[in-house]
Amino acid sequence: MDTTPIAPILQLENVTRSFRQGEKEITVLTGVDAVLWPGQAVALVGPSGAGKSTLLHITGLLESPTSGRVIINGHDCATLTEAERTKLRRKEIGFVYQFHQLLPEFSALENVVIPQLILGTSRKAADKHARELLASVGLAGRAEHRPAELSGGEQQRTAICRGLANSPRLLLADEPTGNLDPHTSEHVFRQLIDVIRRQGVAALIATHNLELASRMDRVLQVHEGRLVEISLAQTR
Ligand SMILES: Nc1ncnc2c1ncn2[C@@H]1O[C@H](COP(=O)(O)OP(=O)(O)OP(=O)(O)O)[C@@H](O)[C@H]1O
Repeated sequence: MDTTPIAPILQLENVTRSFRQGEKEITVLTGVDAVLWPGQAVALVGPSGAGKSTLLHITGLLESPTSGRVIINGHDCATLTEAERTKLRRKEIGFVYQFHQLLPEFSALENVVIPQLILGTSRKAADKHARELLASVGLAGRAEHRPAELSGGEQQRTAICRGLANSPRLLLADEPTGNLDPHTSEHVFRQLIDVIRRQGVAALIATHNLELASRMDRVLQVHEGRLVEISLAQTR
């Protein structure tokens, strides 16, 4: 039996974030604590303006917290140089956005290959991995198509593959099915959860859709600048 203890992928410790708005300083996050484990899909919910995107940006090392610690895969991000943070972000973190932001002049395959080339993977290995990822979300036959030749759901599944291209430990998603019709949203959501489980990544997924949130492993709500673990199961 493997007795290796499972290590958390993400730890947030008393994270705060304030913004200056004119003369005023507003504090959006007042003390966020959270731990995410491998293979967990965690919903991030809360009303508009609560601070979900701010928290995703901080967790994705796109901005710094005002105070507190962000620890990814055991690395305390405040102790890293800018170059080390960039490397950690590219290697360990994948992003999926509401508007997929695929490169329009490249095929679905190339969109999934490019992040791997940036990290130094050979073209051949990157191609193979991209084709496997696309096949895993039912897009084997669409690999050579450009985004404009794909449906909204196909584009979003391509974006999920791009987010997973470098086999990140942590996947951050901001309303990943937000711009899709209900049927397509359901299909993309299932593929997303399936691929998270299979790849053993930890995923933090901001959503306004409480039905989808209730089907994830955990639900974290931003409430008065902190994260509260809630259960949506009874309301289903
Ligand atoms: N760069 C910034 N400068 C000043 N204020 C900001 C900045 N970024 C975010 N805010 C403020 O922080 C608050 C939280 O914004 P955020 O986008 O994180 O909310 P959200 O929960 O993601 O909302 P939504 O669900 O509408 O996307 C808002 O009041 C917003 O105006």
